[in-house]
Amino acid sequence: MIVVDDFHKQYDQTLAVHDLSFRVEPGEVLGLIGPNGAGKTTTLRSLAGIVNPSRGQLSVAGHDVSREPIAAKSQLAYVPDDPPNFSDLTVGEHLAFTASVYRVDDAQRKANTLLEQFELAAKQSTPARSLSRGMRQKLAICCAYLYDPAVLLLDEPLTGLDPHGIRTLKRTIRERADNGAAAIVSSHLLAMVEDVCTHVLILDKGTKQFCGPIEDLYRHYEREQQATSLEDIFFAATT
Ligand SMILES: Nc1ncnc2c1ncn2[C@@H]1O[C@H](COP(=O)(O)OP(=O)(O)OP(=O)(O)O)[C@@H](O)[C@H]1O
Repeated sequence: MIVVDDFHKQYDQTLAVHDLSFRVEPGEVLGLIGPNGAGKTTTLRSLAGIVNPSRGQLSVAGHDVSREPIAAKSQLAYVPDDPPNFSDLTVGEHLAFTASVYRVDDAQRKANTLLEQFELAAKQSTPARSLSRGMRQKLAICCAYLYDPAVLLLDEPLTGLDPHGIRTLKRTIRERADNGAAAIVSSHLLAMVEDVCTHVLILDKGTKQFCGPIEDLYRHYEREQQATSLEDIFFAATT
């Protein structure tokens, strides 16, 4: 489960996120949407323990990210929008390294299954520097999935993926949530949010505009603003 309580992040002169609280329960996929600069990546990076909050508590699978960073990080996978790979390590070595860090049982079988799913099996021995942008994205997702994290934090995960990769990613996010993971998916692709997410959080200028089940989002904005599509709701909710 993910809990964010009274989270603020100030970078020098910029208040990136203001007074943000929400929860994501196991089985839920939260779509994090908002204009450029709304504070989405800041929120994900803070949950991943990369950015220190200026105020508030963030916890992952029962572990406070600031006070118990190792316990929290062992339960989460964060895939940034431009995942850094180790350019000299091959695809297979990335998975072997991840498996050793997270002490994954039966790692070779799991890695092979993931590489098949994401059409990377033929690239086992290819160094990351020779992969395409989309292949590097797929590799980062395979590494994230390898240790079956309780919490998935995905920032613009469809970037660079081909239609097969997009379909596989959408299906596997839903499957992992059905198996008890809590996920946050940040994206500007509203159709993907509609396809995958059970809940939506709309941020605008660092402030929460809405957070709740997607059905409630539609009901609320249709009643209040006559907005019926997620695109119309996005424009009604953000300025
Ligand atoms: N390291 C940093 N130092 C200073 N300001 C930052 C830093 N990172 C982000 N910001 C600022 O914080 C605000 C929120 O940025 P953030 O990257 O979280 O937005 P975002 O919603 O992910 O945007 P996008 O959709 O463009 O990826 C922006 O005003 C940004 O300029």
